[in-house]
Amino acid sequence: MQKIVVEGGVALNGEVRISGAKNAVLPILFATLLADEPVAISNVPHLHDVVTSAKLLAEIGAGISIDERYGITVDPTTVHSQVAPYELVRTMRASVLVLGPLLAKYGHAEVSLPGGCAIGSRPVDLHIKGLQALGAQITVENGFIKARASRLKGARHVFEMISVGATENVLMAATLAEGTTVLENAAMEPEIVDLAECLRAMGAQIEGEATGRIVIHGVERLHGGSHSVVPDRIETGTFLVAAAMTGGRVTACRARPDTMEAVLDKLVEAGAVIDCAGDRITLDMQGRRPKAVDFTTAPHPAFPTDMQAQFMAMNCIADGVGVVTETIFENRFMHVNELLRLGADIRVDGHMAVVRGVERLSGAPVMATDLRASASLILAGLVASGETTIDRIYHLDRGYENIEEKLSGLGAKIRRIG
Ligand SMILES: CC(=O)N[C@H]1[C@@H](OP(=O)(O)OP(=O)(O)OC[C@H]2O[C@@H](n3ccc(=O)[nH]c3=O)[C@H](O)[C@@H]2O)O[C@H](CO)[C@@H](O)[C@@H]1O
Ligand SMILES: C=C(OP(=O)(O)O)C(=O)O
Repeated sequence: MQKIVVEGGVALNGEVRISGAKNAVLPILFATLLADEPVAISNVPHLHDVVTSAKLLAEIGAGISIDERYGITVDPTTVHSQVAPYELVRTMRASVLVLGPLLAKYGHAEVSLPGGCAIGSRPVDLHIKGLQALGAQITVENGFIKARASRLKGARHVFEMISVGATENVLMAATLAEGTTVLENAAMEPEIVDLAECLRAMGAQIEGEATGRIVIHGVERLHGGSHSVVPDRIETGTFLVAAAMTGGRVTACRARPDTMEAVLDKLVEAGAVIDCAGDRITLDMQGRRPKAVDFTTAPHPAFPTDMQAQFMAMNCIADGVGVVTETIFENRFMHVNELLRLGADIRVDGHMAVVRGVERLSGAPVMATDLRASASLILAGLVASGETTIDRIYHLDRGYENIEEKLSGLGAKIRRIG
């Protein structure tokens, strides 16, 4: 099994090009199923989850073509199955996002229940309730969500709590419903906005996607189109934290500063000098040690759960004590035990972790437990003395494109072995 070896102690310096966002491209790939002509997606990151999505689309009959720049064109006209099997859904939770598009387009769909994962239980009841509000008949049996509707009907639906995935599934389904749908208490993550932009390029009529109240006027059909995926705010944040932790100066190019204000504010609070110019974000730590920051994860525009582990790593070597509160997932502190192995001082109490910054971490073998936990261990390795070897890095390949090449380009001593 492959591992990543990091040798700590180098201040990162230089420019890094940000890839398209994993959490935007996956729903967008499934949204192409709604069209009745091919849809071309560009700025697609090379990620394991993208490969899994393409496999799922191919499995149900969609045509997939990939150009030399990794742009993906999906031809949905050849789809012949409306069943998403367990083997594919199991490896990638985002597969549940085929439910809304298949149901809206074909009037029926069967999608395996995704189940939980390392970071929490991750139910789909809000997806189901939202689709039921549009008139779908849904049963859950033999581990599958089975949905039917002759044609979905627009309705007003209030989500009980904010859910990114449920908002995406119901938004996609509503584009082909009869009449108008109003989604209240909807998620407003930049990835939702990007999905709405792609759907509009296919002819959907959507308003308010950045406001928490989305209005969708259903249309008879969606046509082909093209869309470029929004830059990955979590990848951007991860590189900026790497610069902050190592006391370096890094420019993230082809980024979207307007999608990550809460993260940039916390980096400034940690003592970074940040300059945003167009699609470039430069973080200059001027050799300083970061100051510890308190933060609470919550839906956008608040601090994102997908940056919690990376900021926890920063607090581990920061000056002072930082209190981290995780409100989205009940088990997203799995990196704590591994950070402790590197010499961190962290005390977990329920949803809170109190991190007391130490002067130095020391390298050790550690194990990645999930995607962002893997990133936090690399970050910790960048500032630990000696070598840190990170095992189970397949999690990392789900969500970061060429992370070791990109970090090496900034001067980090990092390599993949095995
Ligand atoms: C609001 C939020 O930050 N969502 C994050 C969540 O999206 P993802 O779409 O995976 O999860 P949701 O946004 O749906 O989950 C938000 C919360 O709602 C609960 N829930 C969700 C669906 C449902 O049917 N029933 C239910 O109870 C979840 O358990 C969770 O506590 O994980 C992604 C991957 O880390 C992140 O990119 C998203 O930013
Ligand atoms: C946990 C994540 O993704 P997923 O929802 O695909 O597991 C993530 O992007 O941090």
